[in-house]
Amino acid sequence: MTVSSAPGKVYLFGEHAVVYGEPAVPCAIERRARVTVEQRSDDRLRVQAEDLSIDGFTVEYGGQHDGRHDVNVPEPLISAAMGYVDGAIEQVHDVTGEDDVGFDVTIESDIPLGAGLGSSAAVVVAAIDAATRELGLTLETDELAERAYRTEHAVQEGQASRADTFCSATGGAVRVEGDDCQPIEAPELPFVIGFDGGAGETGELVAGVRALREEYSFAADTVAAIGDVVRRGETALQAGNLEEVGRLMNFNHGLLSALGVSARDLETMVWAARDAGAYGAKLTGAGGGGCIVALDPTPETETALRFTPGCEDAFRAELAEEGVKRLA
Ligand SMILES: Nc1ncnc2c1ncn2[C@@H]1O[C@H](COP(=O)(O)OP(=O)(O)O)[C@@H](O)[C@H]1O
Ligand SMILES: C[C@@](O)(CCOP(=O)(O)O)CC(=O)O
Ligand SMILES: [Mg+2]
Repeated sequence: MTVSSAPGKVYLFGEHAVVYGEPAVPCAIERRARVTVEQRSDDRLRVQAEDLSIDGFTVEYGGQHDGRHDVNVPEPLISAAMGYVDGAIEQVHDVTGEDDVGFDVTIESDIPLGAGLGSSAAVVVAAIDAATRELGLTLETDELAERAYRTEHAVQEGQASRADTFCSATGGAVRVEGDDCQPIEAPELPFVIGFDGGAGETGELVAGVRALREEYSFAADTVAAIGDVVRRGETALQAGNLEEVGRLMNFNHGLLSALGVSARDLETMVWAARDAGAYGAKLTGAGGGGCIVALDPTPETETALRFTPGCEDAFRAELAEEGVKRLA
């Protein structure tokens, strides 16, 4: 039995634009997905996802489409989850050359699903790491991140950046631009997260931005403007100037809004955070619903979010210095 965990993340700057080669700065947070893997004596894959719904569910299959599950979970949720786990195991088969081994996989996670905190990347990174180690191979972090990226790329139908997977594998604050991925130094960042209880479909939201970009040159300019905001944001980060970082987060949010990936609850939470005195606030990840991230060293933003209609949960998030953790 082998166990690995990997963290989720927030985007300080640059989601969506990073898909088109602009830089982005995601930061790993201490909310993790933990994946336990045990090799089977046959070639089947059995996946138990404890947190995928209130009840959790189990699915066992030999091929991609003969899934059997033991509780009543909507089919699209199951196929989405199986896409990531399937893809991760495919990478494991490929990198180890052992393509006929089966696994029992158990996923436990405290990262809300589809909420912009990178649950998919965390699950994929932890699954690839645990399953390769179960077969006696420990991947270097860069190789692990690359394999996880290929999985997300395939599931999101060719529309993914390396940002989430590199950040989850490496931990800390990182900078990603195309295939150039680097850890960066960052000052202490007082993250506060607001969660509306909902989710957005990453693939669909990315496709929406792509379509806008193709239709309107000013949408393409908006994506490029996000890149400019990120570059200024990096300078502010290096200087430890949180006021400027916050202002640029606000600007970044406005541009994401223009690209159609915000939502009413996200706007309400962003404004609640700003009114409470946060340095800045923006949606994080694909959008459409899910989470916002604000910077506030005082308790004001968290308290305000708790009383904001449409906000289901508000919490602080610590930077996760460590990416993948090998637990057993
Ligand atoms: N705990 C989990 N168990 C099984 N699958 C998970 C789990 N967490 C995330 N996933 C997979 O990741 C998908 C969500 O990924 P995505 O839409 O990219 O949103 P995000 O990465 O922002 O959470 C889920 O639909 C599911 O397929
Ligand atoms: C929108 C995007 O930039 C980030 C998606 O993040 P998340 O899966 O919503 O946590 C897509 C990507 O970078 O692959
Ligand atoms: Mg994701």
